[in-house]
Amino acid sequence: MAAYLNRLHHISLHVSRVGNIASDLVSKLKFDLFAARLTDETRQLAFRRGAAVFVVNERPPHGGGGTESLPVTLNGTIDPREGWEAEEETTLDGDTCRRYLYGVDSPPHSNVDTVCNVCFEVRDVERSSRALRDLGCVLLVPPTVVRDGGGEVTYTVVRSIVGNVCHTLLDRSRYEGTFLPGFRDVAAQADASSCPVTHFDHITYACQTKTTAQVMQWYEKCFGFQRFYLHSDEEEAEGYVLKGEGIGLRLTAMEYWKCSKAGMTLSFGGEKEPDCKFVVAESLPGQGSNQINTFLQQHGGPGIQHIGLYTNDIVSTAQEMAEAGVQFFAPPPTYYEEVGKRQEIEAAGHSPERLSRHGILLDTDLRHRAHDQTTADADVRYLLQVFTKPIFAEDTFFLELIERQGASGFGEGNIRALWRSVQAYMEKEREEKGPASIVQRGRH
Ligand SMILES: O=C(O)C(=O)Cc1ccc(O)cc1
Ligand SMILES: [Fe+2]
Repeated sequence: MAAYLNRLHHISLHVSRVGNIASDLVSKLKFDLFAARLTDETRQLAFRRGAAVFVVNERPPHGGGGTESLPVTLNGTIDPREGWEAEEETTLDGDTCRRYLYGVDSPPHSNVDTVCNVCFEVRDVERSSRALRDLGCVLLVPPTVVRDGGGEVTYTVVRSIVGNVCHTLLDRSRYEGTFLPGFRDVAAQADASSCPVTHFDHITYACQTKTTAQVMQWYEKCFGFQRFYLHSDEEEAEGYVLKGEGIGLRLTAMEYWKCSKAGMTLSFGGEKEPDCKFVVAESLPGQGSNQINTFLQQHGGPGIQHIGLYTNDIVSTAQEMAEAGVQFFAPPPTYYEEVGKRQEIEAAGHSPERLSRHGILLDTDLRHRAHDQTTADADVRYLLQVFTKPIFAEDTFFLELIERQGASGFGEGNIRALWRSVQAYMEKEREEKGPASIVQRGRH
């Protein structure tokens, strides 16, 4: 393995206008804006909820600076930090300053809004960068040091094998500021939400058919990722395959090298931070328009299709977000009436009516039922999920809320229900607005 990852640091988005997504993240999705870097050329804003951090980077219109002003509330709260020096950036081999700190100037497929950088903390940036280069990886930014009054951070950016995805690897062990050098603190909002989202649970890539094996090998070789079995029916070579009744999907998952868990960062309320898994999703051959193929087409290639946000209480989170205007997919109403579903939901201590109000799906993990006595309530392990509609103008990236009660993979019932809701949504859009409309439609 080339690079030893300590933890996931943040995920970044590249968008044409930071204002839309910034206000959605704050007012609808209950993230807090906590750091910002505003220059003549670009705007970078950092938002967090628990350990989940998003950085939104604004793409300047064809090389010029942005003209649109930020929502006033964001502008007004940036703390000027008396005496805080401006950032200073030097690459270890003497390169120039770049527009986006900790990212790349023009990620491939840069004409659509996209989520394209998963940034990790590593122990040794130079060594990791050298080892990745020796493996033939494309380094988009050589090891670079950024300093301000809070100390210094070294980073490098490597291109992933998946579409437009990049990984920034950084070492912030010599930095004492809130976020990263170059970012200023933004004062906390008084009416901060108590939304119980705690961390990123998983990141799902949409990939081309028959490319999963290559993707898995790349992550294993470069970062020591290991296979994670999503389901008891999963075959090693095949992954978790769902087919029939209109679905044709292959899912394969991985997680970072186990030793990273023994380590270093205890930043999650003093406890070891839970891992974020990576899921590779591809369409089975011969499929028509579906969730994966639509992503590939509208995104302009493979990339991050969705991110699962972990919450301790999905019902209250979905309720708060729905009230704030987040649109969730709802399964067909018959879902909650299917044979055994009501009993399954009630056995897990939930109310079918409350779950159906927000389109929350529940899947029980039957694997452990018969023999596992290790949990207090040994026989019910389940997970709850709900999916937002796409958050950009295209039918590409969406978010998911997930609450796990002992179940670590994904449930077939939930995936099928999601697939059917998305299929119905895409068909309805096509009927209402004609085939070209999905691409041209404005944001929600
Ligand atoms: O179920 C989940 O949350 C997953 O992440 C699996 C998945 C991946 C891709 C899809 O298009 C649908 C489901
Ligand atoms: Fe997911």
